[in-house]
Amino acid sequence: MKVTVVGAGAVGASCAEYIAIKNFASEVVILDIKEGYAEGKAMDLMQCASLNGFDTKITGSTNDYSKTADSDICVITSGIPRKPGMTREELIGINAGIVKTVSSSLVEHSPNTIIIVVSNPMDTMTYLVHKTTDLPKHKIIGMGGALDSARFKYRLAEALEAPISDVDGMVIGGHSDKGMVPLTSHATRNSIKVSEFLTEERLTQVAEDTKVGGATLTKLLGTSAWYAPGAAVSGLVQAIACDQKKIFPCSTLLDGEYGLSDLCIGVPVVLGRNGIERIVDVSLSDAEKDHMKASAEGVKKTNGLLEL
Ligand SMILES: NC(=O)C1=CN([C@@H]2O[C@H](COP(=O)(O)OP(=O)(O)OC[C@H]3O[C@@H](n4cnc5c(N)ncnc54)[C@H](O)[C@@H]3O)[C@@H](O)[C@H]2O)C=CC1
Ligand SMILES: O=C([O-])CC(=O)C(=O)O
Repeated sequence: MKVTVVGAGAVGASCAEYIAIKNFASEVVILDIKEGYAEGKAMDLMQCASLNGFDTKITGSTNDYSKTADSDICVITSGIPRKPGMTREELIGINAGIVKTVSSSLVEHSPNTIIIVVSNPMDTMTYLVHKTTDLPKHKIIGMGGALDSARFKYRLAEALEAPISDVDGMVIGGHSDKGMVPLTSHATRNSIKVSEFLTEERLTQVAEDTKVGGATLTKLLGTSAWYAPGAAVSGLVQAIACDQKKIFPCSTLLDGEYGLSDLCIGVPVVLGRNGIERIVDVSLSDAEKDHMKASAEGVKKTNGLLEL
C-alpha cells in the first residue's frame, strides 16, 4: 500500500506521522514544492521508526511526481492555511490554483489512485478535483466531517462530563464555520440519546462550539490546527487501505442524495478498498434538513467562485 501526501506542512506531516505509527502502509511519499522540506520531514519521521515501532518507509520529494507513481491513495494538503479572523472560503484564490495543478500531476502518475482532499475551502476543492481529473466519483473524497465529528464528540463529552469513548456523534454538511450540521438528534452516550442528559440550550451550545472548532484553534494558535486533522485523515486512509467498511462523514459528489446535486458536501459514507462504497441516507429532523439546505447553498456559492 503506497500513500502519497502532498504538502509537508503542519497537516501533511501530522497525517504522515499518524499513518506511519498505525503501521498499515508499506510506503508513504511526502511531496512539497519547497526545496528539501519534504525530504527533511521524511528523514525526521523515519528517525521515529525505531522509537515508535513502525516499518512504514517514508521518503520525501521536492515536486518530483515520478516518486509518487502508482500510489494507491493520495492526500492533498498543499495550500495556505487561514489566519485568525479569516474564513476558510477566503483561501480559494490561492488554493484553487494549487489544488488544480497538484491533482492533475498526481493522476498523471497514478491514474488509478484514490484522492483525499484536505486543502480549504475543502468542499469546493473536492468539487474542483472532480472538474480537473477524470477519476470516478467514488475515488474523490473530501476530509472535513471526520474531524468535525471528533470535535463534536470532544464537546459532547465535556458537556456530559463523560469519557469521550462513551460518546458517539456525527457532523455532516459543509466544512465551514456556518455550514456544519452537528446531528444532535442522533448523538448518543453509550446508546442513550444525549437529549436524555442535556438541555436543548446546552446541546445548542455544544453544536455552536463544534461549528467554530477550527476558528477557535486558529485564534489560539495563529494558524489552523494539525494534530486532529492529521489523525482524521489517517483514519480515512486506514479505512480504505484495510478495507474496513467504516462509516465516516466525507465530502462527496451528490447526485440527488439528501435532495442535493452537483456539489460536494459532507454526508455519511462507507469507506473501503474502493474508496466511497456507499452513501448512507440518514433521517434528519426538520431543523437539520433546513441546516443542510442552507449549508449546500453556502457551498454552491463558493463553488461559483471557481474558474472552471
Ligand atoms: N479539511 C480540513 O479539515 C482541514 C484543512 N486544512 C487545510 O489544509 C491546508 C494545509 O494546512 P497546513 O498544513 O496547516 O499549512 P502549511 O502552510 O503548514 O503547509 C502547506 C504546505 O503546502 C506546500 N505547498 C504549497 N503549494 C504547493 C504545491 N503547489 N505543491 C506542493 N506543495 C505545496 C507548502 O510549501 C507547505 O509546506 C490548508 O489549506 C488548511 O486550511 C487544515 C486543517 C483541517
Ligand atoms: O480551521 C481551519 O481553517 C482548518 C480546518 O479546516 C479545521 O481545522 O477544521
